[in-house]
Amino acid sequence: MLDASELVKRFGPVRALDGFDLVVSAGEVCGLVGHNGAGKTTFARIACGLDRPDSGRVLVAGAEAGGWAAQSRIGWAPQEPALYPTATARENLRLFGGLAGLRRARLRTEIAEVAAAMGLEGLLDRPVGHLSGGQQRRVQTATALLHRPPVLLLDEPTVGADPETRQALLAVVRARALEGAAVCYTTHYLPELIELDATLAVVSGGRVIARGTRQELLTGLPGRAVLTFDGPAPGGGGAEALVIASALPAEAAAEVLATLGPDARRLRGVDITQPTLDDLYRHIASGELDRAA
Ligand SMILES: Nc1ncnc2c1ncn2[C@@H]1O[C@H](COP(=O)(O)OP(=O)(O)OP(=O)(O)O)[C@@H](O)[C@H]1O
Repeated sequence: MLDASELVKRFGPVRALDGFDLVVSAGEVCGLVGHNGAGKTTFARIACGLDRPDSGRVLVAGAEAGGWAAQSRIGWAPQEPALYPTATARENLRLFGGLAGLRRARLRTEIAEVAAAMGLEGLLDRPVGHLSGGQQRRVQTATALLHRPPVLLLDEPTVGADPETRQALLAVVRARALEGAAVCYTTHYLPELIELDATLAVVSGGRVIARGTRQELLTGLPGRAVLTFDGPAPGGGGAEALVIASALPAEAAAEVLATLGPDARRLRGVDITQPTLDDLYRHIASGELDRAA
């Protein structure tokens, strides 16, 4: 659905992309992660047709990036809001929807649906320049979703979002993937990708250096679940806490909880420590991950 191959992009002496390959399938959420300056935004700009690569190509639902067909098949929410500040949120959505080819009743319906899904209803008639940073970001994300494109590129859409908004946004992303969209989701926050059931693509030095499922890439990372009990923990050798070391600690804890039986009544707390993206980068840098892209 989204297919980038051998992308190279230089800015003077900087090789922002240096042999960047990435395929994201229909229905997949791919977490695009990497340090600042790794090349994620440069890739997104090329996929959206805002920049041209020096070499290589991107196909967006079969169409060459940069052309009109590709542009109508992709929705991009950049990091920095790019909206008209004096126009209202609704006017911005009408404009972006119109540019994507939506008209009249369909445009109204899509604006109403996306506004409801993202909790924007109360903000629609306020000038975007009067909205908070988090609210503006939400409007920006809505512009990417409006025309239901088969490919979505979302660049850190939850930055500045309150917990409720964050949950709403993740729900919309999940729903769009279930409907068949290929979603490329940039974040510096690993738990979000776990919630989205995303695959991972780790970008470094302008290329994808590791690509796979969470299971493939996270195995071996430090994470833990601590289950505390009233009295001795089952199988805990007399201690009141059962400590499970796992790269996917929530899943590991759920497995143990399902086997507790009557001991479940003595459970007092579950504390999950998820591995971070920094743990993943260190893991890759140390060469422990043998599955490279
Ligand atoms: N227009 C430009 N002119 C010069 N250098 C640029 C330009 N755009 C990007 N770069 C450089 O290309 C490299 C990749 O930048 P890019 O913005 O793609 O990284 P990123 O992974 O999106 O980073 P972040 O996580 O900070 O958003 C960086 O070294 C950056 O300084």
